[in-house]
Amino acid sequence: MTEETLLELRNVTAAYDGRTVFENLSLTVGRGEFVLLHGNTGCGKSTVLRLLAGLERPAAGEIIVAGDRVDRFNEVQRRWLRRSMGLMVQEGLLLDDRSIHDNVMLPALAAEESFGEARSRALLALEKCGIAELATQLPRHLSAGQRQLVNLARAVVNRPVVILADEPVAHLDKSNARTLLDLLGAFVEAGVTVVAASHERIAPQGVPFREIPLSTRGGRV
Ligand SMILES: Nc1ncnc2c1ncn2[C@@H]1O[C@H](COP(=O)(O)OP(=O)(O)OP(=O)(O)O)[C@@H](O)[C@H]1O
Repeated sequence: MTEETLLELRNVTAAYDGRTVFENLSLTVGRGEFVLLHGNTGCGKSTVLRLLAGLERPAAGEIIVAGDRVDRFNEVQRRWLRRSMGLMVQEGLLLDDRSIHDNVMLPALAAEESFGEARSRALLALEKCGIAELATQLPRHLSAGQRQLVNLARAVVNRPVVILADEPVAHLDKSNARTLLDLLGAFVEAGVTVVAASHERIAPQGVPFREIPLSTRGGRV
């Protein structure tokens, strides 16, 4: 790979309660790359994203982010790591009694930004995701596609270096899926690294991307 490696799994085994999900998986993601992880349900795509975000520790192997062995990070370092990454989770939970603007502000407030800074960052994130007009709405008034755009706005509010998107287009119709993928592509063009996991093969248009097929056998990708 010619570009600088930003994210790496080296001979990683992942397991929950002693049950192995995958073994000996190695993969690299270059800075500014758009990578699509795909594979059957249960093969461990979300687990890869959670390992990269420091939300899980591997049973064996190394997780390296920007040259650091993050699998060895302590809790304070992990918190810092999570703030440098925008995580778009499946069924991203929005607080139902708070406006969209408030929901998008939350990760900025959690990152100890001032109220004013969190407020303006949230507005900017909503604008970047093309949904500024939804700011005052409540989550229950949104369509599935709009909710995913809000999840993306929430993932980018802290200006992450990396976006980890878990099933970003699941349950979306073609047009909404295209909008979401185009936005992820725009973040890549702005220099952000994107790793998206999907059980179906999805293809962004107009930006280079790389597919990484995952299987429980692991191996080098
Ligand atoms: N917190 C957990 N505790 C125990 N088992 C888990 C946990 N999270 C995931 N698993 C199991 O680990 C395996 C891999 O899960 P993971 O969610 O990473 O797969 P996936 O490929 O993302 O699946 P999907 O496409 O359904 O999202 C599955 O068998 C799942 O049941």
